[in-house]
Amino acid sequence: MFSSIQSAKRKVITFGDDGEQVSRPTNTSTAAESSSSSSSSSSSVRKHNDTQNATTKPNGSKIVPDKVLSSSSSTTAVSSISSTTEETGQRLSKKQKRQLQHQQDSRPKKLINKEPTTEAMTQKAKDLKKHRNSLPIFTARDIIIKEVKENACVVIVGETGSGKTTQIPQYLLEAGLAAHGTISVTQPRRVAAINLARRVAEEVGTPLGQKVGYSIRFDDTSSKDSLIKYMTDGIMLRELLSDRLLLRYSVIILDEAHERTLRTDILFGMVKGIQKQRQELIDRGRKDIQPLKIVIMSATLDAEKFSEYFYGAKIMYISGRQFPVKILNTVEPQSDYVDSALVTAFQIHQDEAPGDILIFLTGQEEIENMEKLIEEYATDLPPTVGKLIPCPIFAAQDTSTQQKIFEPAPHGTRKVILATNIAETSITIPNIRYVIDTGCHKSRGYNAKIGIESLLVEPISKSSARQRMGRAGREAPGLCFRLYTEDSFDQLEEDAIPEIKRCNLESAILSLKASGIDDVTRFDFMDRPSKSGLLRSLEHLYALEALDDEGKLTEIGTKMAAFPVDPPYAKVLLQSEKMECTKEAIEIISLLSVDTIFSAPSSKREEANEARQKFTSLDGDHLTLLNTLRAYESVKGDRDWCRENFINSRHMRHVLDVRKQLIQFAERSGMDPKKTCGHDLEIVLKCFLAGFFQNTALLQPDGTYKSILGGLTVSVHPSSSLFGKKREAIMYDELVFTTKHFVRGVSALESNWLSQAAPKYFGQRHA
Ligand SMILES: Nc1ncnc2c1ncn2[C@@H]1O[C@H](COP(=O)(O)OP(=O)(O)OP(=O)(O)O)[C@@H](O)[C@H]1O
Repeated sequence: MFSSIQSAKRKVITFGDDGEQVSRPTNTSTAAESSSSSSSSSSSVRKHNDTQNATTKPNGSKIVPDKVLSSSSSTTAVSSISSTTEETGQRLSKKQKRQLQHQQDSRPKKLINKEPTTEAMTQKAKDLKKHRNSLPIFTARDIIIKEVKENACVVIVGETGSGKTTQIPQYLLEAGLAAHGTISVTQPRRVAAINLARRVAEEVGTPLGQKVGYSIRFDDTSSKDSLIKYMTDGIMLRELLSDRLLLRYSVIILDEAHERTLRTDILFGMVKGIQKQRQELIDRGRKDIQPLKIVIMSATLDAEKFSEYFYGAKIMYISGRQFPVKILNTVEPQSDYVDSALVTAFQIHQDEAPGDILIFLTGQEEIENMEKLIEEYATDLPPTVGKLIPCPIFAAQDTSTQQKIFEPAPHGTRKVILATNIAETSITIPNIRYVIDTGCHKSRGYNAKIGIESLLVEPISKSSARQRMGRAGREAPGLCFRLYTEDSFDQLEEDAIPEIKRCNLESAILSLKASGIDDVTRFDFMDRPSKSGLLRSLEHLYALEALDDEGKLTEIGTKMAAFPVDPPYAKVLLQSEKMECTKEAIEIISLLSVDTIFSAPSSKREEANEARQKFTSLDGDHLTLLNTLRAYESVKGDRDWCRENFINSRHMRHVLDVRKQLIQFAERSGMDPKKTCGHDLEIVLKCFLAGFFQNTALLQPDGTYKSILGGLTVSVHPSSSLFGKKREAIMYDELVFTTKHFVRGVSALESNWLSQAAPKYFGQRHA
């Protein structure tokens, strides 16, 4: 940590600009990046946009709107903004700066504001309307409506910030396409679903939850009256269980399709099939059924491939971004991107015009370390420079913590958002003018042969880089600092490998089976998963008793599919009813829903370890977590106690939230969430074994552990309470390859428990 600070103090990162070296913060260049920006610009994104427009022109069979947007409207938008750039740039007078700060102060302090006055509302409505009409997509409004009305499937490719996600659902609503059902817009991430719904509700002019709502796991603000509903892809898959033909929807918009998440890929095949089924029923004279429209959207996708998959769907290209973003690549490759990101953030803070910063990092630990580094280093800033306030966001946070990134920074300060790729697509974070792209992300992989997941830091794709850049130009012109060279950008893959080809498929298969697709091998996948991946997942579901000998969904499987957790956890919850430990099972699953409930700052690691001893169970992590929760509740979550005991109170609150949701879910499923095994906690471990019997390893004579599945030598992660301890058998929550095969969330077992927990599985293996 220290070396980073030291280097942050002395280092300057040099960024190149069209071959010319520019040491930020000289900020001398004026060329702006955007398909609609000045012709002098020639960076990679500009080149990309130009190339895209030139090479993706329609072939005879596909339609491109006769009007490819970008021309007059976006040029107008960009030129009017150029003057804004001047106003907010370095040439600001003191008075202008004061005015600007005042404007920033007057931004809403909270996401949910007090009721505005009628006059203010009218003005706000006017401003929003003006904003809507200034978006590049506005000039394509009529043709978009026409194409969607005339075609069953439409693929829309439009630049980041052109207005796809907020505007297209509204255009379709205005055109009457919600007359026979809701317009749904799926998103891969819940933070995007929430904030898009908030924004669009504001634009439509009704409170959230009325005409416009959202639905994410454990939180549904939509109502029967909602005409536009933003939802995660997972929720849409869950809705399929109770509405096989998705009859409540008239249009399904699959947004950010380029991300190719496992769930979105399953949805592609499902909605395609549903559209066909609905049409067949209509053709047979069913008057109560309406056709389903499908719209596929993204800023960066292989439109031809999607069109082919969706029966030769119409393709529309919408070019033009509202504001230009200038890209600056480093001149030299950076050996330590975290250090470089830190240096760049402080360079921007000290030398650039007002505006918040968004840094893309790879994971929670890296983000939390960066947060501390920024806090520490910021104390050395000269008094004339305002504060730099770090603001983390990653998937394991609770929803309300994630919303903090949307709150304005206090007067005279600058916010620096530290995000994983959760902030990469769809969202508009107010006041972001600077993006720092480390060029890396954590990518989940799955080795089906040995059933092992890996989580490795890898280079992003070009698509991701463009999406990241797009976060900077949403409210004003922006700058994107790429911490890699232009050559490195050129060498990136165009798109990431679809998750379906590299992830564990169990929950996807369970969803398919529960939606009535028995033979998953014949499902209409856009990209087929590997045979070995499918087989391994089917085998595991069979071992979990979710499938019968013929591969059909069992009663247990049907119940498991309804639980909002992955199949092994769902099995634990079902088993807990029989073993009378539902309370403890729910608590431990909630505790495992965050990365860790402990905080261990590197400077106080020994103290933190000592504090943790108080809660440590000899049986391992599951019961250690439970002990910690009990202790936390006995002091009613006292923050000082948390600090003294190195407990992350933010994560603890998230755990309580998940517990509450799981209790409600269990109640709705007819279970008794209060059933407890009292002090006989061995029962809880046996219960977990019912879901995790494949995640087990046996101690070897040489003192190492060998996994029962795949026979791999595995190491207990240093964060585990069983680190360095020898037990005859262990069960673990996850096995991840990073530098070696580590197991995390580890508890001790007696080896004879194994055959009791899964007689089918162990009986077969030892036969
Ligand atoms: N929550 C918000 N607050 C303020 N402005 C917003 C908000 N959401 C959207 N906007 C404005 O509307 C513009 C269009 O946003 P929209 O999400 O529709 O674009 P998009 O084309 O879907 O982009 P992307 O491909 O990045 O998702 C943004 O650039 C921004 O100016």
